[in-house]
Amino acid sequence: MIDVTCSTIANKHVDRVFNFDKDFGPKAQQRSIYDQVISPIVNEVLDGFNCTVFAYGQTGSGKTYTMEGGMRNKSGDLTAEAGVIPRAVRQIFDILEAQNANYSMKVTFLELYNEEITDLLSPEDNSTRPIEEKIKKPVALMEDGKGRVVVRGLEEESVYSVNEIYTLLERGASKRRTSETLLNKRSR
Ligand SMILES: Nc1ncnc2c1ncn2[C@@H]1O[C@H](COP(=O)(O)OP(=O)(O)OP(=O)(O)O)[C@@H](O)[C@H]1O
Repeated sequence: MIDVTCSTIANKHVDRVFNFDKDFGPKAQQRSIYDQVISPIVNEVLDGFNCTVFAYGQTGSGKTYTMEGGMRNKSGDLTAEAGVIPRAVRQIFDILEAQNANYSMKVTFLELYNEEITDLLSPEDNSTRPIEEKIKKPVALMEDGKGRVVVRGLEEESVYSVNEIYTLLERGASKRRTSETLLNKRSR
């Protein structure tokens, strides 16, 4: 556990202490962050708990790199740069396969930007229908009556392998409105 103390914020004297469970230096590798922080959370998911991993920070601070990184190389293996998402996907499949478990898996992928939700897996409408007909109803964020937050109308894709998820992630990432991903930069 580390403590960070801020004594002044915007020229005002404050004494605020923020606690962190762990910290990593600038040379920390994707793998060590994953093994120490994320892997235990993924194990909890497979034990039936609801878990969330999110990155928070100012623009350009490395959220996308940490979460996505390089997804995979040509042979489908994780690279040293692979971030949280591809590693988590791999861990989930490895464990389910090792258990010979019967499972079904669905993936959703959305972007919340300027208070607007975009479904990153919605199929492209390449038809010649008029644009007014093509405009989809916005996806809505709501509570389900049990206090859980749901996003109604999101495209759900069934997946059966790690590579299928990577393909969906690549498809969805290319539709994001926020900064380009490493993946796109590299594929140029
Ligand atoms: N740990 C790291 N090692 C090497 N390069 C990094 C690292 N973290 C970030 N970068 C590089 O810094 C740049 C900005 O990072 P990134 O796009 O992940 O930031 P971001 O927080 O997602 O930004 P935004 O909020 O604008 O989307 C990218 O070119 C990324 O490759």
